[in-house]
Amino acid sequence: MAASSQPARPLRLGVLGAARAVPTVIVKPIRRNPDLAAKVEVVAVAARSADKAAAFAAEWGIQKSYGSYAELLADPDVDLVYNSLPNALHCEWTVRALMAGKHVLCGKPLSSNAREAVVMQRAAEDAGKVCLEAFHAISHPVCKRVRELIVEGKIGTVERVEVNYPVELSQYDAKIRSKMHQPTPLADDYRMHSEMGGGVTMDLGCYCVAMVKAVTGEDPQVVSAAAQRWLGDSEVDVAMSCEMHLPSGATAHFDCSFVAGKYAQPVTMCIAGSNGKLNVEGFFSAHKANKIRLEQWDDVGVTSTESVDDPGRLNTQDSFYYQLMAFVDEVGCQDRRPNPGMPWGYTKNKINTPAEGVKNMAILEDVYRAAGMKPRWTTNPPPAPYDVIGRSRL
Ligand SMILES: NC(=O)C1=CN([C@@H]2O[C@H](COP(=O)(O)OP(=O)(O)OC[C@H]3O[C@@H](n4cnc5c(N)ncnc54)[C@H](OP(=O)(O)O)[C@@H]3O)[C@@H](O)[C@H]2O)C=CC1
Ligand SMILES: O=C1OC[C@@H](O)[C@H](O)[C@H]1O
Repeated sequence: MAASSQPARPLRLGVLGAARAVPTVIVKPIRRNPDLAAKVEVVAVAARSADKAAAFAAEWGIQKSYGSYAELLADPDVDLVYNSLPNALHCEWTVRALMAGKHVLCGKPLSSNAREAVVMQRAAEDAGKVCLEAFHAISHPVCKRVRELIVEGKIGTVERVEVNYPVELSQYDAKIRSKMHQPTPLADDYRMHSEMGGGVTMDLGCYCVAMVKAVTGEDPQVVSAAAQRWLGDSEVDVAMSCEMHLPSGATAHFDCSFVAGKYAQPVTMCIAGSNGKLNVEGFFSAHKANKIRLEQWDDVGVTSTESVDDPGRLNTQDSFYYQLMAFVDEVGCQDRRPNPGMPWGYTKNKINTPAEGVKNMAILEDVYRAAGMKPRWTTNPPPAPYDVIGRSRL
């Protein structure tokens, strides 16, 4: 009999951190989509305080809560982990989770720096477990469609990619995050602390790099960058502007900001080619509205627009839904393999694997260096043997 493509029961997911993003990234997509709920359920949450974890579990209907991350990892009834901790804790707790035999979906960016990403890749391979970087936006069909149009040659040869991700961080709690939390004062947000892996390049620039890679299929090289630093921590960038070069000869640019002001616009992406141009709107809320505008500069000149995946009021399949679907499907593929461990490859995910994460982190390091800043350093090394690379300590 052919092996079923569905797991017998839903995979059981535990969340590290009662973080503001968890309802949006994990709980609601599962609750709103029965096809996803048939594959994965949230069974546990861990926070540094048992009271906070219990309150979070009660509010979101999660069975178990733990007052430490280690306790959740020791739970044999947890198959998968979502790491929603600050960037500086991604490496340590993702490695610990992999060592505990869990598959991990890790918040983006994958780590504080490329060296950490290397050991995360190694830990995933040693454990024979999936480890994915949670770039939700590039999981959505809108991103895949843009790539398809480029591959089909609709704009000719890609010459220039521009991404703009401007937000006003001080308004996030009111606008975006879970209503259960008190607004976090800006200075308390981990994003504003360099030792926590903070900075806008880490938080939003990483998406811009991932988007450039996803639509072009190329690895950008940093040419120059300019940062606006935060007065409260001079190693935290609140705005970054970066010029890049692609191996094909095309160029790319991104701007990202935490201080875009009250009228911050949604993310935009523009790809210009030898024979046309693509303008993409709605990358980050594509289920509500998305628009790909294609201009072709042939003899006649054609302009067309399309929306992908039926955006609208009743569409519950947002980028977080697609991200989780890809994660559990990948876990299903790995678990069905007769010999997990080296050598193995990702079958469903090609763009948010640890190998890509290593490259992503190297690019982010280069952005900081080009802007005259320090790449994020390791403050929380993972346990042995993953605390060293070769002969040097992380
Ligand atoms: N905010 C958003 O809209 C989105 C965020 N994300 C991703 O989700 C992740 C979390 O972001 P967000 O929810 O906004 O962040 P939060 O600040 O709300 O959550 C971070 C969590 O980290 C834990 N933590 C452990 N140690 C520390 C420490 N020293 N300082 C601060 N926090 C600590 C806290 O857990 P504890 O509960 O144990 O106290 C807290 O819940 C990031 O990877 C982000 O990229 C993804 C998509 C959307
Ligand atoms: O998707 C996101 O939106 C807002 C950011 O600050 C957050 O970290 C990110 O992952």
